[in-house]
Amino acid sequence: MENVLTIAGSDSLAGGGLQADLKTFEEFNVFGLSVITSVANIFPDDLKINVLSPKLLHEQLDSVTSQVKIAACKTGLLGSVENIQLVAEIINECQIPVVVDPVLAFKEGTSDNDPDYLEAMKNDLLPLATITTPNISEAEQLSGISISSKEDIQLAATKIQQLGVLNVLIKDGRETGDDYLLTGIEQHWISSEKLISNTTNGAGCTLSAAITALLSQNKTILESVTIAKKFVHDAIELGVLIDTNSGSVWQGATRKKGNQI
Ligand SMILES: Nc1ncnc2c1ncn2[C@@H]1O[C@H](COP(=O)(O)OP(=O)(O)O)[C@@H](O)[C@H]1O
Ligand SMILES: Cc1ncc(COP(=O)(O)O)c(C=O)c1O
Repeated sequence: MENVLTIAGSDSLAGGGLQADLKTFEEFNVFGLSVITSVANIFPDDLKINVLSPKLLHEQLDSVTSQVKIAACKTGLLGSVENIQLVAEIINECQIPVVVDPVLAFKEGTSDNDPDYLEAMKNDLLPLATITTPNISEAEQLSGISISSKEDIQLAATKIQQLGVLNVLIKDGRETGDDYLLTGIEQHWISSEKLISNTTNGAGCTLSAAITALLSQNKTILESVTIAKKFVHDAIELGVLIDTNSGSVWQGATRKKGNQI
């Protein structure tokens, strides 16, 4: 069984964050490990993020990488420029697939990104990624392009690719059902029916975690994204409501529906 690592923040509501990643890894029959970067606490009208120190982050990374052979890894919320740089340093030493979910824009509210954080994400981490998975707002920030059409999405993906990451997945499923994948020079629209649903917290984390698990099992980028998208679709469909307006995806949905992964 492959060992797969998430380096991400904690979401105590377990919609997104490393809790979503670990639940996803379990469904894909890989052994999930986690390194925690921050603690996010979500309230109906507020989002509080407490970032762990680089020292604590380093200790966890050291513990994992010195003892376990990791087959693939994903990054989520990293929380500070120092944490991005430290993660980049460690990842640079490992020759494994790396999925970077940039986590610059939350559905639950904005995490106030300072420009240095964005620059570190662009310059230090993205060039080391096998694939990155921005949502529309994150794609706008990374590419500098304001997106209002499918052509804008394609252009933004090319700009992000120019930062040094070969494979770019821009998620537009919330609006259209369709995500755009640029792999080298090939492009694909990965489509699914758009769900009218409030149970979408954690959809992005779950998608990138599923891609990570599949890459660890030697699936191609296109196969991984296609399978992961179906998995997330099920997870939104059978998600759990927290209140009348919002809720979380449920990673057990594909299993419950009896669908094949
Ligand atoms: N309402 C929806 N119907 C169908 N798919 C969706 C819906 N909302 C999100 N998705 C899909 O879930 C995945 C995560 O997208 P999204 O929720 O936009 O990311 P993020 O959590 O990073 O903001 C993507 O594959 C996207 O297409
Ligand atoms: C720690 C953490 N990371 C990432 C996310 C992003 O979640 P999503 O998959 O909805 O984009 C969240 C959202 O709750 C979070 O708390």
